[in-house]
Amino acid sequence: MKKMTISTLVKQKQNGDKITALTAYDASFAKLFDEQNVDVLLIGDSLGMVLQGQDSTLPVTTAEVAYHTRSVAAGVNAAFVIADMPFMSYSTPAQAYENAGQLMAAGASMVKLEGGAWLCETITGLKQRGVPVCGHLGLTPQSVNVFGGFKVQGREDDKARQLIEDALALEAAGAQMLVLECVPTKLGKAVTDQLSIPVIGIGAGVHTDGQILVMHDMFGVSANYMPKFSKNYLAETGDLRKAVALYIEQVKNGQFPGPEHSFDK
Ligand SMILES: Nc1nc(=O)c2c([nH]1)NC[C@@H]1CN(c3ccc(C(=O)N[C@@H](CCC(=O)O)C(=O)O)cc3)CN21
Ligand SMILES: CC(C)C(=O)C(=O)O
Ligand SMILES: [Mg+2]
Repeated sequence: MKKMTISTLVKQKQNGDKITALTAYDASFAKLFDEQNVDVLLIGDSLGMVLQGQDSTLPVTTAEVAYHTRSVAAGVNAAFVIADMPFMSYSTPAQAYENAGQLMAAGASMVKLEGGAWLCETITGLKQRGVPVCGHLGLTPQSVNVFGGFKVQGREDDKARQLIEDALALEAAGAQMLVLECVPTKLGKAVTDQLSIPVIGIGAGVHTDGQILVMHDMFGVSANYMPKFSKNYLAETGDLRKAVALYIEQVKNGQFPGPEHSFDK
C-alpha cells in the first residue's frame, strides 16, 4: 500500500468511500491497524485516560504525545498519522508553532486542535509554516470542565448553528480535516454536507465522511468507561485482526454506527 495522503482522503469524501480511523499509541498496534488498511491513525490525548488511567485528558503533555507519535510512526507503513495537541499547548499561535513542531518532528503528518473560530489565526499560521491542521468540534474533551462533564453538544438550535459557523471558519482558515465528536446525527450530516474537507465522526452519526474509535473501546479493554457511541468488536470476533477488519467493513458499508451508537437529538 502506498502512503496515505490528504488528497486521497479528500477524494474518499468526494466518492463517498468512508474513511476509517483508530487511535494508536504504540508501534505494534500501529502496524496491526496499518496491515488491516485503516486509513488514519490518531495519537490521541485520550492516552491520558486509556494508558495513564487519569479521569480527563488535561494532564497530558506534548512530550508524552511526541513519545507515542514516535512509536506509532515507527510501526506505520501506509496510514495517515495525526497527533493531538494537548490541553494548553496551543493557547497562542507562537506556543502552537513550537509544540506542533515537536509533534511533526516525532513523525506526525498533521496535528489536531480542539476549538472553534478562536483558533483561526493559529491554523492559518501553522499551515503557512508547513503544518497541516485537523480541527475538532462538538464534545472537545479538553473543555470538560467548561461543559461540566462529557456531554453531547449541539442539541439546541442556536448551539448547532454556532457549531456549523465554527466548522466553516476552521475550513476557511485552512484546516484540512475535522473531527466531530458527540453531536446529534442531524448536525453531523449538516456539517459534513457543508464542508469540502473530510469530517471524521465519533458519536456524530452515520453520515460523516468517516469514523474514529479509541482502540481500547473497540477491543472492550478501556480502564474507565465505555461511551455509548463505541462498540466492542473483539467480543464478536475473538481476534484482534478480525475485530479491526469487521470495524472497517461496518464503517465502509454504513452498518456502524447504528442508532444505538448515535444521538438522535
Ligand atoms: N476510552 C475512551 N473513549 C473515548 O471515546 C474517549 C476517551 N476515552 N477519552 C477522551 C475522550 C473522552 N470522551 C468521552 C468520554 C465519555 C463520554 C460519555 O460518557 N458520553 C455519554 C453522553 C452523555 C450525554 O448523553 O450527554 C454517553 O453516554 O456516551 C463521551 C466521550 C471521548 N474520548
Ligand atoms: C477520540 C479522539 C477523536 C481523540 O481526540 C482522542 O483519542 O484523544
Ligand atoms: Mg483527543
